[in-house]
Amino acid sequence: MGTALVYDDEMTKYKLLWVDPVCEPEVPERLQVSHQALVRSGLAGCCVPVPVREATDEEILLVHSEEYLEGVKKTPFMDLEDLMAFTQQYGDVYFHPNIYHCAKLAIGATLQLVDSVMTGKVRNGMALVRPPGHHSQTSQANGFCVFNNVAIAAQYAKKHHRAKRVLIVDWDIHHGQGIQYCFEDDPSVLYFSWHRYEHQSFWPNLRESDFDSVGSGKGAGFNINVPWNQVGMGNSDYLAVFFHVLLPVAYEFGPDLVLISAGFDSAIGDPEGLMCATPDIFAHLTHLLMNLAGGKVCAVLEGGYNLTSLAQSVCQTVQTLLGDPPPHPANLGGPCESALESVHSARSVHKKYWSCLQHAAAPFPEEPSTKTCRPAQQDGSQGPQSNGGGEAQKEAIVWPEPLQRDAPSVRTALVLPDAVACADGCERFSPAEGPDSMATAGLRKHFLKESEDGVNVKLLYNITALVGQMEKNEIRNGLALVPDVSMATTLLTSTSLSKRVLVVWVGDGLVPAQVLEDEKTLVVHISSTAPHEAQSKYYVPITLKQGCGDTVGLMQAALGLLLPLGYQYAPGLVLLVRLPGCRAREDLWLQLTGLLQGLAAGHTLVLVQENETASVGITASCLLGNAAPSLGSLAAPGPEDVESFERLRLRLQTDWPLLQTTAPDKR
Ligand SMILES: CC(O)(O)NCCCCN
Ligand SMILES: [Zn+2]
Repeated sequence: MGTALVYDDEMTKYKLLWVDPVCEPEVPERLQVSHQALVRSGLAGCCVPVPVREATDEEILLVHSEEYLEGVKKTPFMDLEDLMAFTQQYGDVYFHPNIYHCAKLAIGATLQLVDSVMTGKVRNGMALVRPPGHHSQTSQANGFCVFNNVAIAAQYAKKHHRAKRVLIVDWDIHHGQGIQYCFEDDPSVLYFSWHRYEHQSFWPNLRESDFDSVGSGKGAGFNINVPWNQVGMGNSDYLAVFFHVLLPVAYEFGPDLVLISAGFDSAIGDPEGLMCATPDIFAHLTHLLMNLAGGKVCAVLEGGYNLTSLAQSVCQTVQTLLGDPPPHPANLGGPCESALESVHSARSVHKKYWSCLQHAAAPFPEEPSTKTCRPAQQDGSQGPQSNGGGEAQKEAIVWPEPLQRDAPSVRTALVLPDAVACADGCERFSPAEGPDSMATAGLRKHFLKESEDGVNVKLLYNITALVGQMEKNEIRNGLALVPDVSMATTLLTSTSLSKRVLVVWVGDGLVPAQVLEDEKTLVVHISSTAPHEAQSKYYVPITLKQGCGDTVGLMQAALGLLLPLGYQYAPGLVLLVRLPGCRAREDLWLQLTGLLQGLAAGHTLVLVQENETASVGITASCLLGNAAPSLGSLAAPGPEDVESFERLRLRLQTDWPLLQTTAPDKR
């Protein structure tokens, strides 16, 4: 299934007609450079083009009032003076004779995208629209927004597509208060927003943008605000919020549609956000959402005012929606202290609403850290230089161009015993030449008993050849059915050329000593008992009392422990090993397979005991990029499991700072 791209250059045909410094950044070029970048990179050509349409009055009235709509309807016939007067009644927004038309197209584009995704015409997609929407409210325009595109889309999906639970992820750097107000008491729409706040000193300066606005009445718990109280937030800060706030709750919520208020003013270089996160981070944020709701993800443009980082971020997002391999995560440090306070605050106010957070640390009295994490130019670009004239001259903020993300010619290769049929869409791996005598001797000497027949030699040779081709980016990922997953893992870690190999060892069974001792491997062992004395930072035993059959425990461990470790480790290869007798539920196994593909540029090799042929087809389909089926809403993880997770976090978070969920001096 494809990725929709909804765009029409009619939406570039309005602009600011008078002087208003606040509204200056919202220019038509924002849409032009974004679309042009998608065309020039070839990404637009890979998408399914979906035409825009005008929203109907009825659709606008899903969120807005009649009197507001009647007022906006008059703007096309207003002269400059009347337009300015009409604009005066609202904040930080401007009107234009053509903006009503464009605002209807922005809604229509968004609803076309929702239709395409909800009817299964495409898997996911992006709507490039302006004017943006998330600040507009029932009866008012605000913050460059006229109608609330994403709020209308959520109501529309509930009404026309029987969506039961809609997740809205608002990664724009401003708080989408319009969306928050719309769903304040609605438990069927979970609204998540992070936003520059600086203790209410940043626009729109609302008390209700702080983390303690959790929704009201039946909607309590379904509004999550993560305020950034300092500028300069970077990739690690964003990922920490996804791993420790958004994703655990999103998986517990179990949405059947994900809407992204995709504002890119949260990217580096943006004059509004002053953040440091680089455009490639949006590839990872998108990927981390793509296994929710069975992959039904609709990204809708909101803000983004640095034309360079906007275009790059839009491309990173669309390229991930298309299923291209993710970029290697940029050298991730740990989240800064202020970010950790925000993470801690959000987790503690929501622990009473979400069982995945029930063991989050209790709220601490709010004395914000005064230590600045990093100046806004942290990313290594020039800070403000005084030019002798006394005032600090703003140097251009620079960052590296996102790297190419080349998709290997072969996506998924399977190493299977001859008797097992290949899954469709995959390729049965058979290297050009078989093992030569040297290789055979080596394999026999180290890995096979003399008595082994030639079949296993060929099989083992094939999986090392497969990994070799993955590491040369000729093949993206693979699955191998092997007689002995322990021996195969030992062989692959010892022959892999990658500097770092992440081994995800799922099930009850010892990890081979040779793998544990290999200093280029990080082993995350998920099982019902911790078999090894865990001292090394490169061996992480995650124990589940009920074993791997405990879907909730495994999922929450994957989100809060495995993924932060994996992203921080930044491996060149991921081995996902399913031990014999592992009782991980099929849909959970697919979630793991899907999420881990965000690492190592997608170089994941799944190793399964050869008698477990049942999982070949579905695992292969997930490796081919099909979204893992939704787990539905999740119940509570076992308290003793969560206690052991938190003990593990305490032991490891100094070595792996992305595991942190609270600021150091608050523990
Ligand atoms: C869509 C948006 O969130 O980027 N609008 C920002 C408006 C800022 C006004 N000071
Ligand atoms: Zn914004």
